[in-house]
This record gives sequence, structure tokens and C-alpha cells, in this order.
Amino acid sequence: MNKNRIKIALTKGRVEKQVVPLLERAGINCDQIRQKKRRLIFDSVQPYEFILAKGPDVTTFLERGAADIGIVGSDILVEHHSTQYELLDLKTGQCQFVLASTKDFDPDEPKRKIIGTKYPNITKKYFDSLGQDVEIIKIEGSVELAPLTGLADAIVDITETGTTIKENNLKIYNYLDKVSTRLVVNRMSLKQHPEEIYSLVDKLEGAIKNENLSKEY
Ligand SMILES: Nc1ncnc2c1ncn2[C@@H]1O[C@H](COP(=O)(O)OP(=O)(O)OP(=O)(O)O)[C@@H](O)[C@H]1O
Ligand SMILES: O=P(O)(O)OC[C@H]1O[C@H](OP(=O)(O)OP(=O)(O)O)[C@H](O)[C@@H]1O
Repeated sequence: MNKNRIKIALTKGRVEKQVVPLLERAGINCDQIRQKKRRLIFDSVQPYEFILAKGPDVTTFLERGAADIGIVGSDILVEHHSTQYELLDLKTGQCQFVLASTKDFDPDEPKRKIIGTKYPNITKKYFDSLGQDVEIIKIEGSVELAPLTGLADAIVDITETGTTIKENNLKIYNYLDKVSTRLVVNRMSLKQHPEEIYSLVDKLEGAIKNENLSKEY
């Protein structure tokens, strides 16, 4: 690792796929990431160094100062109570939390509900706000299975196109917070490298604006 370069922890997978084209529009050559195979650290994405990590780990790298900048979904930031400083909404990875279940679910039924989710903290906060005590079962993926198999009464999960909900015969009962990919920064790094970090934010902001303008046109 080059200690003088700004280190950016990018969430691998879905976020990476949407953010790499945005970084390229901002003038950053991402060929090394595009040709990555199983590589996880990229030192030739001048003038930065990129690491690819899972979303929750991106927040850990930032909190421990092992990365200067993180690119991660707001779902992860909220769920993990991240205290990192948010500098930019990248307007990618746009989706929304929903409460969903099978069509016979009654959200107003007075019994204590069982809720399946990848996001226990967000789920607890939502039901606390309704004054409802629920049992939460943490699920790692394919959350939609929970109400279909009787594992849970309902789920709190994110949806983008609504296809997964529809194709599994589920129904949305409530819309919760919206989600998008954010650029967050370690506060100490911002103090040490303000010019480099704000210059990246400016370039990305320009790329987002140009993209929106070309969509409008
Ligand atoms: N359907 C979706 N549409 C848009 N953005 C999404 C959607 N699902 C997740 N996201 C966003 O993308 C981020 C990463 O999602 P992704 O599915 O790649 O990771 P993951 O849930 O950790 O999956 P995996 O465990 O398969 O790697 C989420 O934190 C969220 O911000
Ligand atoms: O509304 P849609 O566009 O259909 O997207 C919603 C799906 O996307 C996410 O799952 P993901 O693809 O990350 O897979 P996972 O179930 O393995 O987490 C989410 O958990 C939903 O299952």
C-alpha cells in the first residue's frame, strides 16, 4: 500500500458495477478494476488506491482509518450506525425499504409479529416508531423466502424494481426510508487531505450532473 495515496474502499458487487462507470465519467481510469479477476487492491487507479470490500466492512475500514473514503449504500451506513462524514449522494443504487408479506398478512393484527430481515436495527427502529414490539429474525439473503415458508410473518427489505416481490407473490404494506450509494470520509483523512478529497467530490458531482442533464435531453 502507498501511504501517501488517498485510499478508497468501494463496496464490491452491485455498488461497484454502478460506481465504476461514474468514476470513469469523472475522469478516473478504472481499467485496473475492470480487469480485476480476484484482485482486491488496485494501486494504479491514479491518483487513488482502491480496495474492494463488502459494504459493512467498508464502514469498518473507515472507522479504523484503514481507508480514507468509503463508497457504500446508505442502508449499510444506517444499519451499522456509521458516524463517518457523508460528503456526497452518488444517486446510484437507488432503492427503498419496504414492509412486505404474503397477501393474507394483516399489519394491524394485534399479535406480536415475527419479522425477517437483513437489517435488524432498521427494522427495530421502524417498529419502535409504531410502538410495536416484534421478534426479529436476521436473514442473510433471499429474504422474501421468510413469509413464504412461515419463518416470519413479514419482512423488511429493500426493493428497486419490485420484481422480486411481484414474482414471489408478495405485497408491499408500507414504504420506509429511501436508499442510495453515498461517499463518506474519515474525518481525520479529511483534515489531512482536504484538497484531494474535495477535488474528487467536485469531479464526481460534475459527472452526476452531466449524467442527469444527458438523461433530461
Ligand atoms: N435491488 C437493489 N437495487 C438497488 N440497489 C440495491 C438493491 N439491493 C441492494 N442494493 C444496494 O446495493 C448494496 C449492495 O448490494 P448487493 O446485493 O451487491 O450486496 P449484498 O446484499 O451484500 O449481496 P451479496 O451478499 O450477494 O454480496 C446494498 O447495500 C444497497 O445499498
Ligand atoms: O425490487 P428488485 O429490483 O427485485 O430488488 C430487490 C431485491 O434485491 C435485493 O436482493 P439481492 O439481489 O441483493 O439478493 P439477496 O437476496 O441475495 O440479498 C433485495 O434484498 C431484494 O431481494
